[in-house]
Amino acid sequence: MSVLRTIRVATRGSRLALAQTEWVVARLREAHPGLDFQVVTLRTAGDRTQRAGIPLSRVGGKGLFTRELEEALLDGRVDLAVHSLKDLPSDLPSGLTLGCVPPREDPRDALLSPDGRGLRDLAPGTRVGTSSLRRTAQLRRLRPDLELAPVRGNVDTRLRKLATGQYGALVMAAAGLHRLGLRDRISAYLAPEECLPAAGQGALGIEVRDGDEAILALLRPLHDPVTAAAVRAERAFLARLTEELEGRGPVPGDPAAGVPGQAPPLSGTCQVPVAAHAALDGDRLHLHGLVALPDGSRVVKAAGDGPADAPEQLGRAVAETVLRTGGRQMLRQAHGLAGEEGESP
Ligand SMILES: NCc1[nH]cc(CCC(=O)O)c1CC(=O)O
Repeated sequence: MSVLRTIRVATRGSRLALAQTEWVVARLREAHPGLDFQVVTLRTAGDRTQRAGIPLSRVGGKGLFTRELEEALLDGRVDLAVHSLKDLPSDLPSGLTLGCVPPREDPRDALLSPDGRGLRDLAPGTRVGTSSLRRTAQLRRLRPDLELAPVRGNVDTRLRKLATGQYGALVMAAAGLHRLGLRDRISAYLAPEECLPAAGQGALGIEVRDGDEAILALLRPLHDPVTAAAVRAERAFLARLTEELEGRGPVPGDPAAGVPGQAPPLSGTCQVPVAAHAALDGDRLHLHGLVALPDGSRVVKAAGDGPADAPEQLGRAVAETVLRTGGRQMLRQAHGLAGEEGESP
């Protein structure tokens, strides 16, 4: 690369987002010692509502943590945006693309409890803080005797709420804790069979302008094809379910289908627990997918495997199985419930 200019990298301002972005920028500086990288911190709608204390599961709307970064990309104010991949909706705005997917951190959810207990050892009635319907729905089935309560705020805020006894335990993404050097706070890891992670959990997504070849070339050394194959399958699963939720039919082979900004306000998977996790075994990709009702009263799971070089096909096939075996009906039901509760943004 001989572009002698400053590359601007957009991020949210949370401690985790900054740590993730610093990691990316350090790799970029290593790979391109002659270039200048500048971190640009932007505030997203998700950061504003966190302050207002609205439970995340009630905020709704896609791209809560990503839209302002995408606008900066489209305006040319920044050249790339670093996201937690799971916060990035499966249908990106036109003009933007996923430029690279770096190696994944631990995709599992983690349990934190002051005395180091695992999920099975928590006392009945323990108040467990989780920030997602996906975790709540799955934990309800494993331990119906626990009190599951929403918890808001960044990682430090949540840890303080645990330390002060507002919660008896927390469940959050292991990846965030690992990246913040807080690995020692984790009491137990939840196996994907117990609590299937969110699509893309533990992975970063670096979003760029479609066709910005200079930037795409810069990112190539950071790309991890194994992670990319797994998260493409997970996101294709999510994309197919999102289409269903939005009343769109399947769009074969086009995971980027969708019209940004035109989704009905109750759509999106914020209100519907959806989980997906894929892993590579040799040259085969294995995918597990799940849809649940928010109260955990029903869960539909499916699994499949396919060639690693066709992840979208696998994701859509597993989604079709979920839809066919009860998932379609559940999405409609959960969608209706969200509407009754007035969960629109
Ligand atoms: N906005 C929630 C969010 N987005 C990314 C992470 C952690 C990192 C990851 O899952 O990759 C978290 C916190 C959590 O789920 O506990």
